[in-house]
Amino acid sequence: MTITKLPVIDLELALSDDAPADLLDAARAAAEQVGIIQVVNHGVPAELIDEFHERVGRILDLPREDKKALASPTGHPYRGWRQWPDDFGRLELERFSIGQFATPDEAVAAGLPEEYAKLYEHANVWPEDDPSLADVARRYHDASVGVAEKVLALYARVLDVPVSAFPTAGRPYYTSFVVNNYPTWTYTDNGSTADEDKLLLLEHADGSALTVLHQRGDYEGLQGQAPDGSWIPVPIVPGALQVFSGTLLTKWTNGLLRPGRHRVVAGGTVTRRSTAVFWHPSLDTVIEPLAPFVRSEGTDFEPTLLWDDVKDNVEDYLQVFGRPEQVAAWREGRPYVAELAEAEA
Ligand SMILES: O=C(O)CCC(=O)C(=O)O
Ligand SMILES: [Fe+2]
Repeated sequence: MTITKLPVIDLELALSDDAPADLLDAARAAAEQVGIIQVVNHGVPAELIDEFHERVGRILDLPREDKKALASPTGHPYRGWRQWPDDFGRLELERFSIGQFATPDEAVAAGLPEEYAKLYEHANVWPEDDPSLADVARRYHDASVGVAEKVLALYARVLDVPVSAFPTAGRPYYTSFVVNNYPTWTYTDNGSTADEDKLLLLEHADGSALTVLHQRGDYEGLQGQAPDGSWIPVPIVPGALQVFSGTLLTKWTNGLLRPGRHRVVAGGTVTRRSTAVFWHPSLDTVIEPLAPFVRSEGTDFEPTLLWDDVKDNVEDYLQVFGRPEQVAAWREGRPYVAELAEAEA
């Protein structure tokens, strides 16, 4: 089965005793060839998805001046509101990022070993006029994690390995959580209308095991890469969530499951919005190809401790993408708000 269009998988049916063979075949083919599926009947109530997006959307729709108060007070790139401009100062993407735990104490209480809890020293940022947004975000996050667990069970099923082969049980998962807001963006630098000339988010694969993504908007902005390198749209299917395989899952399966490469192209007449929950096993997990996937030929993947990949993520990020002013803000522990060419963006 060669994938030319992503399957929409009824997750409850696919995990049931009556799962039709063609549904399981479609899930397996998409996981092996593309690394992206869409799922319905995933267990996240539509009302919860809407409530979270309406409330987080309200703050993202505020005037820029008001949103400045939602930037991380200490310049942390993965907390609160942040905009990033392209090289011409035009807004490409804005994000609202939420740390998994509010404080180191909360992380330890949830079972995180003390040595990892410092990841949560930088506070989350919530709007003063909607303090309970934190609770809604928590419920949406936890429901998304439930989807990741189900998709892992589905992949274990189609690969004919017990789900217990994946070391996720018993300890707190590591996640990150971001809301992406893409401006309507009509200009191109050379008059070209090619997708390559209007990318708002460049091609990449996530570093997660699985990423659960909700998207809303009025055009097909998200694309996934087919095995031949071409790009296939990931359409907005009402009620569906998207699930990307990340590079961690590829390593676990010794390369059998492809990491879902994806990108976002500009278009549409309203702001495109997406929310991603990046799901990983616990930080003390050594990530290496799992026994059922390593045959006599062995593996080229080196084992790594997840913590070693995560512990310097702010410094690593700033080294590659940080603007000088942003790096200075982080060093001095103050908020950073990017300069934009257009005042009202
Ligand atoms: O906005 C999207 O649909 C994709 C977002 C994404 O790839 C990411 O946040 O890693
Ligand atoms: Fe991504």
